[in-house]
Amino acid sequence: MSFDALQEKIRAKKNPTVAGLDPKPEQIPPHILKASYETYGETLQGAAEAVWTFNQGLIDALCDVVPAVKPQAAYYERLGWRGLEVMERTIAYAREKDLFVIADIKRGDIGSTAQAYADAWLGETRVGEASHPVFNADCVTLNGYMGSDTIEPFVEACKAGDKCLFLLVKTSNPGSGELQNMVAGDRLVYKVMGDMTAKLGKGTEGRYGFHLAGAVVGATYPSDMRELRRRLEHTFFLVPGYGAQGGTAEDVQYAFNKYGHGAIVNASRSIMCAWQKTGRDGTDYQEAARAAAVAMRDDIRKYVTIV
Ligand SMILES: O=c1ccn([C@@H]2O[C@H](COP(=O)(O)O)[C@@H](O)[C@H]2O)c(=O)[nH]1
Repeated sequence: MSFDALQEKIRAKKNPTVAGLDPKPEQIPPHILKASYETYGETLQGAAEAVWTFNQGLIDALCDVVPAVKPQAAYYERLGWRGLEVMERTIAYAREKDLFVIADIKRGDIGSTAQAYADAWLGETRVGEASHPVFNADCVTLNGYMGSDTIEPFVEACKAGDKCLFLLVKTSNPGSGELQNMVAGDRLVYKVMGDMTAKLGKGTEGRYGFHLAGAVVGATYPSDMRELRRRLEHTFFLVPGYGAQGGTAEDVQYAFNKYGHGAIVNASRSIMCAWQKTGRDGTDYQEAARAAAVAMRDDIRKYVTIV
């Protein structure tokens, strides 16, 4: 699905936020872990199946509140092939519930390898005479710092499947400025990457005016975000860093255009682990996650009006 489809979902729910699905076993409520370990043992499989149960519960609780989810591949990879299988199931389940799925994979490699990643995450893998969708996400995050040729296979996959992507432009982490805020000729490096993103997407603008290449812009650097919004009129922003990393609703308002369009704000731990803050045993983790997602939506709506 393209950014048009994402923007429609955001408008329908009046909620420009995405719930991150980054589950570590220690963040899963004890009753889920216990049941899974009883069936599969304290094994990678036991942990992976607990993640699957947890994710289904989160998706069920959140699917009428948020327009999108963002599973981060690292949390699935660390459980081996069983974890990746759970990521595949999670993507399919979220799509069945009409959620837009951003696979946070942050890949980037030479063109031939990038093509293989694009087949896996957005397109199809050819086996003999037939082609098979694999992870089948709506959108991926990519690291474009190896150059635009490493992104082009993903751009083609997006065009073929009406999908979209986000390139890391100005990231939310404390060290992001070490490279991204260096001066490169007449521009800062993150602006060079922002301009590259716009060039890769040019000509694919949809009815809301956004092309298929979006930008990751951290909530933790609001003044850089403001400059990027002014510079990249047609670029959709994915904004991580709200909540657990300290970004606020006031900070993220700069990611949106005058119609309140063009950005989606992520929160992972603050929604997923909300049950740990209640002082209860986690059996009501769905209610806790939902309440955190509603609170985030209402917080951002104080600063952003979506037309
Ligand atoms: O600049 C970036 C790019 C990606 N992320 C990812 O977003 C979430 C943030 O999780 P929280 O728990 O809400 O802090 C996580 O998946 C990161 O890998 C980012 O934080 N910053």
